[in-house]
Amino acid sequence: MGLSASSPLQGSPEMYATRLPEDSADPTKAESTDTQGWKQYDYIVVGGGTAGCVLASRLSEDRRITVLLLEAGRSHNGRLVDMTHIPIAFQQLFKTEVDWDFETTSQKNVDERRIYYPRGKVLGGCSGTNAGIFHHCAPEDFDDWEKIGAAGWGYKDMRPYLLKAEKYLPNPAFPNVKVDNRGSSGHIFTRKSEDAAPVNKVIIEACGKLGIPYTEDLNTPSGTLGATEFIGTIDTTGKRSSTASAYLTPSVLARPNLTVGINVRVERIVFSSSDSADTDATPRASGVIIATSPSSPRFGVCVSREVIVCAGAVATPQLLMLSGVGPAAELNELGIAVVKDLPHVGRNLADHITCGSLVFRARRGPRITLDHLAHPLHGALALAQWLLTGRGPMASIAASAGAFLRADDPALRGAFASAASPGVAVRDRTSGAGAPDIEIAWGAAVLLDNGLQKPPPGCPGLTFSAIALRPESTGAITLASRSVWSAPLIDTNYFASENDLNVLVRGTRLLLRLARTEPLASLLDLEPHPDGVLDGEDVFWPGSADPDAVTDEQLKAWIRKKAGPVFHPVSTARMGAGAGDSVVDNVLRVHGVAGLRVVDASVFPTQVSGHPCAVVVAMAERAAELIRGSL
Ligand SMILES: Cc1cc2nc3c(=O)[nH]c(=O)nc-3n(C[C@H](O)[C@H](O)[C@H](O)COP(=O)(O)OP(=O)(O)OC[C@H]3O[C@@H](n4cnc5c(N)ncnc54)[C@H](O)[C@@H]3O)c2cc1C
Repeated sequence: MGLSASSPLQGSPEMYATRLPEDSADPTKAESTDTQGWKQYDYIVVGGGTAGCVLASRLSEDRRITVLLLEAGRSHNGRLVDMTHIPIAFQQLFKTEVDWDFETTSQKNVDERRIYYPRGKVLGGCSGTNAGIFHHCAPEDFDDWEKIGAAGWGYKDMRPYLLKAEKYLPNPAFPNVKVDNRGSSGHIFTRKSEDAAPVNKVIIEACGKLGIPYTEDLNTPSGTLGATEFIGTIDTTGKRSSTASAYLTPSVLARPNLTVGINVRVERIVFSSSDSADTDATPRASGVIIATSPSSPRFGVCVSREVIVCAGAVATPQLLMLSGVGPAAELNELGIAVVKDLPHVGRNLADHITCGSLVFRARRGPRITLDHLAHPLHGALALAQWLLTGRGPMASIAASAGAFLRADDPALRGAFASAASPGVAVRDRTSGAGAPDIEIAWGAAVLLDNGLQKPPPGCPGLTFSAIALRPESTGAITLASRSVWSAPLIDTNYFASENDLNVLVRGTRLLLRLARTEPLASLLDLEPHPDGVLDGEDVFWPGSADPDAVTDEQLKAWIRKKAGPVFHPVSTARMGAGAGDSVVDNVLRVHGVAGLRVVDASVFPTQVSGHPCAVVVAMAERAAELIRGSL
């Protein structure tokens, strides 16, 4: 697969797996595959993404055990200029070879749209393609997990692993980030960038005037409320720090007991046949079947200890179901032999949702945005600066600042209010009194449709969005077919609860007020102009709308048209007490199946109130200790 003989990454399964006869991919035979003679490992980690790289690295620290890590995407390394390394460039990775490029089913509450749904397909997974915001989320999120039955996953348990994962690079420009609150010897590099957009400071000052206080570090036991310049996952050379670059270093990849297969898909997990006289015998995961394309030969590998599924919140439930672990009725309908009836596989899909891109036009005058980077010459110069010095705009994350707040904060009542409408009611869905239910984030450029639509020429601006952090609506992942080579059905069920829409109406109103608050207001041109119209639509509306004239109904209609995911799906194989409400137990073993664990965002008991990547890494760090028996 284009890898040199000396590469520690294996492109051909011939090197590490056993070739199988032709009919071995048949999912109707899921319950009884004979793995005798297959190449064997102690652990097979399925999915070399955010969690998978952490686990493979940590488990293979013990040289007596063998680990096979299998990733569907390519290596994170090996190109002269790899876009996945450029912190600001995450939207340039959309719909490329490192993206699964999924879409949701038609969503009835957002104008029947099918919404683009990116997931990372590369060693490092989404940590190699995401926006790079490093966030502990709210301490109450974890205490909430513990309260609902996920014993051992409270804040006091998770914080040591959040710190263990991180190597914070102090920045003298941010003296109030207390290094005691940051990890100092972990693998993931984190930092506040010197190169973040200067306009952040202006916006943060306006936030303060509106009633959102500044906080220098959102990742502490004091909680996550306030406005800040984010800590990003950026290393000492200005490159993205993914779990692949951080945990699969050349010396880790050189371990003789770690094998990493890339460009290979796990088609299904196989189970040792149960004793036919005992129909209640617990099935045991005994290996996996893999292939490099739908039509290529199949290979098998078997396992002496565990298969650990780390394929992420979309692909993990898909793979479990394809392997016969899931809701029996649905599996029967597709003719998949049921290994274990687990009704919650694929259920409880929780995702954050944004109001869409709220764009404000910048006034003519000194440059405050980064729109000029879209020009080939400016882009090339910034790229050259990044390559030569590791500095400049490319070395910053794209959404480099934001704020976390509560929709019921009395200090923000004025910001949420309008003379045009009586205002929407919202229920408190936060995880605790100090936790947020709204995030606002921004980028210093005009970004339409996640950067997939070209902005109007010559109209620089700032793009904001409000994010509902605690949606009530949940959806499901189900199978479209019985092949891993076709995408599963992703039904996010957005706005099934009106409360989620109402939270976003408040968030959008707050942004309209923020744009009219000094010192930000003086930088923006909030008048409508004909050159901002694209395909018959004014891209600067409702940014240009008077907050005291635009009604809640108008904002709701706009949100339904523009709302989209923040790419944080979780809970599709969630942790809980039993099969009646969950998929894995509190040490992440699949209920009623031996030798099978899940470690990734799909096991979150509920959604977190922030960006989940650091939480996934911390969870994988803790899981590695659980699996090794050192906890
Ligand atoms: C565009 C985007 C921006 C984001 N921004 C942020 C952010 O700024 N901060 C933040 O905290 N979070 C962010 N997130 C979310 C965060 O990155 C994810 O929640 C987290 O990384 C998920 O980790 P995971 O281990 O659950 O799954 P993943 O990282 O998705 O790993 C799953 C891996 O499994 C592989 N795989 C899937 N199926 C198979 C198969 N059958 N066989 C073999 N391999 C398979 C995939 O290719 C992938 O590498 C973002 C996500 C996206 C997509």
